Amino acid sequence: MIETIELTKRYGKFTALDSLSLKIEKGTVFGFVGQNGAGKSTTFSILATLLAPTSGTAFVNGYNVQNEAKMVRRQIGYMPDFFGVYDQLKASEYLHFYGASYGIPLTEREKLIPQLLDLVNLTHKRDAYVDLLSRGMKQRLCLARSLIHDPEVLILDEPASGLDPRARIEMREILKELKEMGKTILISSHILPELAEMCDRIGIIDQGKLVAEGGVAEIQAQLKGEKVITVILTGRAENAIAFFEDDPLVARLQYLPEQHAIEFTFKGTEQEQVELLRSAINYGLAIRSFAEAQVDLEDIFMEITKGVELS
Ligand SMILES: Nc1ncnc2c1ncn2[C@@H]1O[C@H](COP(=O)(O)OP(=O)(O)OP(=O)(O)O)[C@@H](O)[C@H]1O
Repeated sequence: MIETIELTKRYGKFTALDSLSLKIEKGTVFGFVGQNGAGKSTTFSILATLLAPTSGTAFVNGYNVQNEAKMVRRQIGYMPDFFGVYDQLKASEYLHFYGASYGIPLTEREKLIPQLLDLVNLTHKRDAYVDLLSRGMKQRLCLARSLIHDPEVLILDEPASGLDPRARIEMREILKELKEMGKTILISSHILPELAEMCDRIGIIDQGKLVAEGGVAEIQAQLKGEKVITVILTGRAENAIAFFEDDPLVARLQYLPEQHAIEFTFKGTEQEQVELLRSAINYGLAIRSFAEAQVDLEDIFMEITKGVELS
């Protein structure tokens, strides 16, 4: 389980991370999405105990990232966005090197490393020099490296960046296997649809702030252009609720008693929205206001999903 409470990081006067509060339950694959510079790597570096927050706290499996860094490191496997590889080593030697640095004895490593290479589909590259591997293979080797001490939590900073579609699919399959093993996975990307395919929940970060968080379906519904419409009534609510609920383009209708209003998502076009209002009035409903709620996230979503078809 990962929890951040009002996590803040300032570089001089610049706030890179602004009061981030987030709870990720065990076994969840959580996607962290944001444009370049949104604060994703900063968050991950703090969780990986490599960077101290300016204020706020974070916990990994109940251990505080600042006071209990050693315990946190045991819980996590971290794959940074930029990683150095040791060119003069073969793939299996590379994993031995990291295994040894975690204090794993040779006999154990000899059993473990073939399993890890198998998991990341690199068995056939066991004796290949790391610098001769393709980018996708290097990424997978780094993933194997981050798994060497069998961590419960994986923190993967843009693991699919720079990969071709095929390599991305391979990465996705590996992540699926890791999820099945019960790992909690925190993964970042600046491409939302790419994450939507492999995550249970998504958090969207913009200029250091968490601007949306929810299940993939919830977030995608917003992306697919569903609008939220608020209707303020003067007459009886029951009639209006029944009328709007009957419309097939209306979903998730809610009555807001304080405002004597109803709110719902609407999947129709602008023209269909005009028709809805017209027929509501013809039906005799007393409507004081019929308005589309402001969706602040839209611009951010547009930017994040730029040029990418949503499924
Ligand atoms: N050491 C530093 N000193 C000053 N500013 C920094 C430092 N590290 C990061 N920043 C700034 O903090 C902001 C957040 O950076 P961060 O690397 O967390 O973003 P990101 O969401 O991971 O972006 P990317 O997708 O490009 O990796 C950026 O504006 C960045 O320029």
